[in-house]
Amino acid sequence: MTPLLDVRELVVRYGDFTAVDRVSFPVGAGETLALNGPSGCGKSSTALAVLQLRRPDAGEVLFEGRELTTLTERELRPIRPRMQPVFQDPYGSLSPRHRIRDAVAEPLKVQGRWNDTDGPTRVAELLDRVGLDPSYGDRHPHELSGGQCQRAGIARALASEPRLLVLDEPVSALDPSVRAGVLNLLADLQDDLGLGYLFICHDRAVVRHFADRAIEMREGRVTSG
Ligand SMILES: Nc1ncnc2c1ncn2[C@@H]1O[C@H](COP(=O)(O)OP(=O)(O)OP(=O)(O)O)[C@@H](O)[C@H]1O
Repeated sequence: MTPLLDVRELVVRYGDFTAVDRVSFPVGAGETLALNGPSGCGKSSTALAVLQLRRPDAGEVLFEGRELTTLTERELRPIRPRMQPVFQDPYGSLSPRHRIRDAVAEPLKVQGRWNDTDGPTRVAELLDRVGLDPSYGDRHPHELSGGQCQRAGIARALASEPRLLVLDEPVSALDPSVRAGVLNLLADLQDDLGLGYLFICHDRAVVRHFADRAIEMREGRVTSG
């Protein structure tokens, strides 16, 4: 069966420096693949290249069987909603000026899936789905805790109806007491929706607990997995 995501011989360079050196891995639907390794080994560069937020210098990224690296921005536009990032800084992915409700509604509006009758209900459902009372929609990001804000960011990602989440250290900035709650939420969402996760994490204990498979990177290369 075709994997949801198939990364082949991915290369990312910054000038003469090769940050990601021929990295390959598949991620299946409903599967969590962890990318583990020390700071600076190329995990985030891999994530950005998978998402085509930084175009790779070589290699292929097949998503739902389609090779993305050769597509134009215009061709990528309908594909982008299906692969959503969740970053480490829960506040960074939400505009400080917008209410949570508007942040979650934005993808629906941008993708032409908003109408004034069903839209607000959908936003409330998404907030509820991530364990936030829909009344939190009235708040701004700074009025939420880090864990609540990360949940709101996940609700916003889900609004796009993704198949793949690229989770770049999604719980590393959170208080240890709320990490398990966010990881449990991600596990539930995966069970319910069959999402594939590329899960970037430097913490081996979290990787062991959360991931189906893990690959280890060092200095841009995959060293095990
Ligand atoms: N925009 C950039 N320009 C130049 N070098 C970069 C850039 N982004 C990353 N690097 C370098 O590429 C290497 C890989 O960085 P990357 O952020 O991908 O690693 P990482 O494993 O995600 O690290 P961390 O866990 O600290 O985020 C590092 O040596 C980093 O300094």
